[in-house]
Amino acid sequence: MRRDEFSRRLMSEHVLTTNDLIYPVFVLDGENKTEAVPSMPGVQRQTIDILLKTAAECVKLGIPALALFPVVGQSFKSLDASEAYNPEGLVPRTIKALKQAFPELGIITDVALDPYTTHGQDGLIDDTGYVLNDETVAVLVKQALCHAKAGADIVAPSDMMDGRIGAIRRALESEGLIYTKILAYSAKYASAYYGPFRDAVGSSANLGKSNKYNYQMDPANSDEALQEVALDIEEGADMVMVKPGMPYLDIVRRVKDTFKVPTYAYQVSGEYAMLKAAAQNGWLDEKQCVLEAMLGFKRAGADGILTYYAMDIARWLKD
Ligand SMILES: NCC(=O)CCC(=O)O
Ligand SMILES: [Mg+2]
Repeated sequence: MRRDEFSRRLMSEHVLTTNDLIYPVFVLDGENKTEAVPSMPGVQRQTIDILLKTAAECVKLGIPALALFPVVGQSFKSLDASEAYNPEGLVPRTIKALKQAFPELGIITDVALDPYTTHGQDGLIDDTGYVLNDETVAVLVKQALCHAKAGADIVAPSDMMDGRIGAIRRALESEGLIYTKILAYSAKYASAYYGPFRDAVGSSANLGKSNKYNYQMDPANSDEALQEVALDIEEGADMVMVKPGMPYLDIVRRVKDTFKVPTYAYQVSGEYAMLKAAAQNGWLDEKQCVLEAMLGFKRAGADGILTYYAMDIARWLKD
């Protein structure tokens, strides 16, 4: 069966299409400015006007959705993260500009406080630095409402607090925001593969030597991921996510087999950086390896993949 191309094609089980891609982007305040992210070659922080050009290209390529991540200036960070729900903030302005120009392009926003806290944690903290669950959830609800009111199609809580999906769902319902979808970062592991992302959004310096072990998941755990996903579905998530991607494909498979709900995986910044570095050194064939990694996600059961390679992949698939 493997001898001929036609029979290889006949027995091929999985196929990657542009419909599977979500493109994460870093948004910068200001005008006509881009900044390279040194640990993520090829990735740029972009001001809204430049991002509109990128979005136009994504629409042309057929990419279904963008995920927005703001780069927030130091002067907008605080202990109470109040900039997270400022209706005039960078994220609501970006959502409005994108939805106005490209109503058909899905816009996903990150719901978490790390871009807005002076300490770089995803939530509000007590005197010992411990993240306070319920106090944080109250702020996340305001942030999610702010994004939904600005026109976000999907709000994506990535903070890992308990009970935030239910609280956000109830708040959306009571405000009449009945079409806003929730993509829950349900099984988000406390991973070192997020390093380059923290450079990109400028939170690594604020985070310093502290970590997120007391709310993100232990990489040693697998059953716990099912419990987290079950809770989020019960609370009203429309879509669930496993993050990071490639080291956690077993989790993607278990989640998909168990719950059979729309399941996404995030090929995170560290995975991108590894592939990019090897490609730049001539050690790996970039296109072949990236496409192979994507098929791995599909084989594991992912319905879609968040990847910094989304535009490259969409172009490769067109060729
Ligand atoms: N909420 C987004 C992240 O925490 C990190 C993603 C990445 O490392 O690419
Ligand atoms: Mg949870």
